[in-house]
Amino acid sequence: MIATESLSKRFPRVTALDRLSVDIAPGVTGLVGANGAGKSTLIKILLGLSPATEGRAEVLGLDVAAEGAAIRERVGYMPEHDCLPPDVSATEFVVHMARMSGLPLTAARERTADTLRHVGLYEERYRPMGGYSTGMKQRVKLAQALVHDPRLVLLDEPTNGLDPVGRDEMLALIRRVHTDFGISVLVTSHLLGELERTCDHVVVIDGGKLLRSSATSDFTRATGSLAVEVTDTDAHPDGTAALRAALSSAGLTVQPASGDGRFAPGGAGPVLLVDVAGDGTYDVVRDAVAGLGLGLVRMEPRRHRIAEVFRAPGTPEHNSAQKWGSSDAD
Ligand SMILES: Nc1ncnc2c1ncn2[C@@H]1O[C@H](COP(=O)(O)OP(=O)(O)OP(=O)(O)O)[C@@H](O)[C@H]1O
Repeated sequence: MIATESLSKRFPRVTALDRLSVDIAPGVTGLVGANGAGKSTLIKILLGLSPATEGRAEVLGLDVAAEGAAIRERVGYMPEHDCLPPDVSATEFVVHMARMSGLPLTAARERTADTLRHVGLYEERYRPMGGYSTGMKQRVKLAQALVHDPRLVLLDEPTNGLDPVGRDEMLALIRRVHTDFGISVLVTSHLLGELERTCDHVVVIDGGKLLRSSATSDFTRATGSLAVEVTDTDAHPDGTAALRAALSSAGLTVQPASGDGRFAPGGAGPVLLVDVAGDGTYDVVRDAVAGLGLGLVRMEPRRHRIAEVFRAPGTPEHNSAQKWGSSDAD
């Protein structure tokens, strides 16, 4: 879908992209990097809107330097910043964008209605956009990127400004763009963790350089421990502590973890991490839970989180992860 070769972009005071070579296959790909890493610059070059200083890039087999217009016919773009005219309605705006992409009026109206419904805008689509919430504006920006039925969409920070619920809804919507319509997606974020449920592949850049490009499953491989969560009972008001004691006396190694299954050395969260010593470990846990009369909420192989890969001290990933901030790591 996208291939760059030693792509550089230098501004007078800063190198925004530094010899970036990366191949991006069809599917949903996350482009992750701290603020200023070069994500928006890369998107503008891929759309043929900004020339590279050096190197080359292709989108859908088209050269960005020579075939920008053809790329923009086939690719949808959702810009990062608020760019919607406040006085027009979502319907008027998206019809206009569809017409600009070359659709006849009737087709533009039909596609607009379908696309706005798909992104979850209904009656409010007839109201001026100046009164929309951030979430509604992000949906309109997504709709205008999809309305001409592109093969690929480039989404620049689509979750910016959204609360956690709005963020999850937007990420689910992005996933559906691919599963429902077969459109490939390149989505940027400065939050490492948020893309792991949405993307098949993650490309991480830092200071304009490629840090890592891997399948999401490579980042989130199984860890060799089980995450176990149980309910409390009258007999065992702290069911987790009771189970921990029982598993330790059965010879298993148990660590406390925080609620989302991540290891938290100092914490005594509701999730226990049990080292898997073999298939028998599952039986020991099951028998211990049953023996104590607790309810088993979950018992599942624990997987790495993307952010953890970047927290391992001494790795280049760790050094760059310092810029990501703690909200993302949680
Ligand atoms: N037109 C420009 N002139 C000068 N410097 C620029 C220009 N555009 C971007 N830069 C610089 O290039 C670097 C990369 O910017 P870019 O916008 O691509 O980053 P980003 O990863 O998208 O981050 P953000 O999400 O904060 O925009 C930054 O240091 C930025 O200040």
